[in-house]
Amino acid sequence: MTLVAGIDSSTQSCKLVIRELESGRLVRQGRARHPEGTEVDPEAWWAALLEAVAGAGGLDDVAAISVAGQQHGMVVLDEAGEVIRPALLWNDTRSAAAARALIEEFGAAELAARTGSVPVASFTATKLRWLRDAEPEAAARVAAVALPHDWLTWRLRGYGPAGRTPLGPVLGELVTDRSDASGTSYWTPGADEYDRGLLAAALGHDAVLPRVLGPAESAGSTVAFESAGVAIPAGIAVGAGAGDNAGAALGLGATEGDVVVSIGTSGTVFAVTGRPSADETGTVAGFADASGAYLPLVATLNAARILDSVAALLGVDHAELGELALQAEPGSNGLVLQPYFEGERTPNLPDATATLFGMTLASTTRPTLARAAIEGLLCGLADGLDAVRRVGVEPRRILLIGGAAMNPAVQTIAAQVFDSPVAVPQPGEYVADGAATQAAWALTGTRPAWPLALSAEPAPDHRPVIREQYAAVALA
Ligand SMILES: Nc1ncnc2c1ncn2[C@@H]1O[C@H](COP(=O)(O)OP(=O)(O)O)[C@@H](O)[C@H]1O
Ligand SMILES: O=C(CO)[C@@H](O)[C@H](O)COP(=O)(O)O
Repeated sequence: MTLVAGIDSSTQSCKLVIRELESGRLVRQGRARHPEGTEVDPEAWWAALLEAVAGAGGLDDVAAISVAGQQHGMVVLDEAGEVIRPALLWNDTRSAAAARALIEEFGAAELAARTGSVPVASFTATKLRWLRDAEPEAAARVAAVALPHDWLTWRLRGYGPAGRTPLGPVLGELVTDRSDASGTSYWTPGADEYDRGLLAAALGHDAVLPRVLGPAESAGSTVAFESAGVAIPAGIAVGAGAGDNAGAALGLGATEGDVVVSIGTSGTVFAVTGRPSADETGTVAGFADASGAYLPLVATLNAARILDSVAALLGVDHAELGELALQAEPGSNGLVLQPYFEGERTPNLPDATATLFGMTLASTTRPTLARAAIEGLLCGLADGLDAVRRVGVEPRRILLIGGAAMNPAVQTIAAQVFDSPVAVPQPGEYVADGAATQAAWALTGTRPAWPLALSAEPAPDHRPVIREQYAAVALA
């Protein structure tokens, strides 16, 4: 039995799945938490990856592995392969002014044409520009720029700081893939090459960038070493890895007509398309996918944590939050939560805060607040669905995934908010599954066709009042 492994190094945790190559059957899995915060030492991701490997019983019998991860994070390395400063994550908004500066310098239309996207604070280039201006000494030391999955792939292959890793700081051995490269704002989808002019404009100078591998390519094989008591065996083929959303599209086997809505730390709406997109308004990011195609995507900063926060406020767990929400009527009796707890990316309001509208004695109850949290979360994503439609995506069904999609109330209310049929795949780690798919592809040269099982298809029950109320407060 040949086994392949996939990793999702996401914002809140690291998840590892080990699957049988032929059937795709889940054999075992592991997970570990990541630290809180929008600025994280990458070593914490490596430690979590090792903990997840140990929790899954090790990699001794695994033939191939690939690492998907949260997109955009800025990992800056010096000549000695040391991380210069903690990574700034996709949800760190301190580079909002840098994003505006780059747009002023180049123009939104030119940036969309050159990179597929108009950058907001999430994008790597804006973080490099922030570094250039706020920490010039650190910026001057930057010899290489990597993304979270690139850096973890490098470490897994034995590269890293001198003295602490078997193969040392060989910066030229950094690799990435098209999907994650397309979230940097210095890579051109279609041409499939880096835009070094934009990198230099952001950072202030050129630097080593990871080599971009194709969907079926292998980065090479692991060498044997041990880190924190966990063994990485020799000879495991390592796939290119991917940005987490592209990983999920691959893991789901999403095809034309499938729009994926993911409710994790971020909320994302995306689809696999044959042609690159370039939305000058900046709403839709024109990413590449992990299969050689494209992935127009809308992302919100606030998603599952909206529910974490409101559940904590109400003193209930996720299941009870859902039960409360379903006690209220669609529209939450006029209560509307605009859930910009961490600022917002779509719409681009990095300094915004959350607001509760429509509070009356009658509307302010525990059930209406629980429902308003879910409705507010989903309305932001429904706006995202409209935006991907505007770049030519025609949804036939919505595949609802991510931690919060497991909540039955989220599923029921999704069928009331979205005007397309909703299907909920079986609870699973679809990003890690996408990485395992890549591992299998790199090992055999053929993309595996593992089956996708659905766990729910809530009956369509479109209730326009929910989005009408939400749209009205956006204008308020
Ligand atoms: N049943 C549930 N209802 C609502 N939210 C949930 C539920 N289960 C998990 N979550 C939330 O989902 C989030 C984790 O989802 P996940 O997709 O793993 O995120 P990420 O990949 O961004 O780390 C957490 O914020 C967690 O509290
Ligand atoms: O910034 C984006 C997409 O552009 C986010 O989707 C990140 O990729 C983080 O994802 P999660 O940790 O929420 O899965």
